[in-house]
Amino acid sequence: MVLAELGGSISRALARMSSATVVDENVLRECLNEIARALMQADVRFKMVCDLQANIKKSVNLEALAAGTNKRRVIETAVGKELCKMLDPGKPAFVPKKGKPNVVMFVGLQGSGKTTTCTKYAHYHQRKGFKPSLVCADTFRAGAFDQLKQNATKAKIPFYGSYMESDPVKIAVEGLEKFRQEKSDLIIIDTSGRHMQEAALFEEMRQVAEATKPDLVIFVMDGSIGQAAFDQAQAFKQSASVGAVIITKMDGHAKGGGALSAVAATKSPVIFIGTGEHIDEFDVFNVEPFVGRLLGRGDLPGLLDKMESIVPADQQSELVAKLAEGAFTLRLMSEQFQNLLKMGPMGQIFSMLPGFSSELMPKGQEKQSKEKIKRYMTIMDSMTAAELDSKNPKLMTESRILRVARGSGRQVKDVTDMLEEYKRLAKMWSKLNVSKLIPPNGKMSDQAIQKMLKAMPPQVVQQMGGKSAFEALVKQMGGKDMSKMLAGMKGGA
Ligand SMILES: Nc1nc2c(ncn2[C@@H]2O[C@H](COP(=O)(O)OP(=O)(O)OP(=O)(O)O)[C@@H](O)[C@H]2O)c(=O)[nH]1
Repeated sequence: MVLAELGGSISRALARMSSATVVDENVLRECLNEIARALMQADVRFKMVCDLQANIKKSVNLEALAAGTNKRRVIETAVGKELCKMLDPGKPAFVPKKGKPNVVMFVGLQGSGKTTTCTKYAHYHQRKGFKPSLVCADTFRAGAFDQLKQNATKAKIPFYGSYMESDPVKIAVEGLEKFRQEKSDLIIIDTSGRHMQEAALFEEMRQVAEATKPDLVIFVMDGSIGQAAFDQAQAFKQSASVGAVIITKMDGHAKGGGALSAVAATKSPVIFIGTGEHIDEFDVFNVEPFVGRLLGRGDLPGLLDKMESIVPADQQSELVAKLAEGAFTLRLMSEQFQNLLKMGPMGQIFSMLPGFSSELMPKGQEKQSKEKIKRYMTIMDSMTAAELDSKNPKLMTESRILRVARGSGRQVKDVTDMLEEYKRLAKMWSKLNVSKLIPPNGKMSDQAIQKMLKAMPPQVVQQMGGKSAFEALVKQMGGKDMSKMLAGMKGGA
């Protein structure tokens, strides 16, 4: 994710400044220039970058600062504030309320990910207890209704559309009527996406909006479109009263700068980002944690929430209890691997840790680690229940290894590699003595932190920024429950 590189460049510029013996106007200018370059490389508009620079210069008066003031902190805060200002238009987006017939209309260019995002949005609200429904008012693209139908059926969301009717306004009104009668409290209307030059697209959009009177119009934008984002967003804003933005494809090569432009052009907040093709790959967007990550401050609450959504609270204590018994089995390792895969890109996780950047994850290593985990999991699929639950490493004799290799279609070396990894992890967990390490309130003592550090493989500690960075991280977790952290982040493959 290029956005992570932007975060890396900004935090590097700030770090370089703090290593200067005296922070004067020159050092500040140098630092701001570096940040400006990074923002422009991330496709943020030139004008916005200039404004940001000017505003920071105006708000930081180095000479007027009292002696002893931490100048770096003052500058960092000013940079953070300005970035937040760029992303926060100052008025929140409309939030659907349960029990009322909320109508939300989606607009965007062809291929921006609109149809996929409609279903993600419906699914997100369905999980929050809403009764969503989908209306396909895209009569322009032949396969649009089939695509929506397929997505909606998979997610068990009622839908409406027509193969015969060519008037999108008529379909939208019919769909609205039908779902109002069925007491749907979130009626989502998908409209046609075409090229920006087509006046017909904007006229059609205006007519659908006029006929359905949506509570919210969401503009869906492909995160990788770069500098064109501003004009695109503005064109939509002029024809429909866009009230919120969703940026898609942030998992790919999105530079992220487009998000800032879309906010500026529509004066509407980004409410979600799409991070993949799958229905769950959809994250709520909050300005402060996002900027925090850009500045290398991390997003611990976000990280803990993410872990909690992957390993539910009841399973966390179960897992920790099993580890406390000293029963690290292959089955437990397989569960951990599943959790790791569900967490998404490791680089993204790193950027949520204070002081870390996703650049810590060497390029290519992410893919390699994932492939290795998947390979190990296929091997474990060919093992018997007794083998998976055994605490005796000697159980895996040569003939068993041969059988598992044959069954999983892998080489014997792959099986022995997997067993070596298991032994390494089992040794690490037995050294940790989990029951003493994590007291019932989840807070770790200094002594426990040292113990954990000793048990961790040196290369993992190094990858996390070294011993002191790890200590600082655990301290910053403060009152946060470390058992959540452990339940999600074991392995280290
Ligand atoms: N990687 C990735 N792909 C996405 C994301 N959102 C959508 N896509 C993919 O982008 C492609 C286009 O998505 P659609 O939902 O068909 O786009 P659309 O805007 O409805 O297209 P039209 O109906 O032609 O206007 C599909 O292959 C989606 O799977 C995302 O967040 N990440």
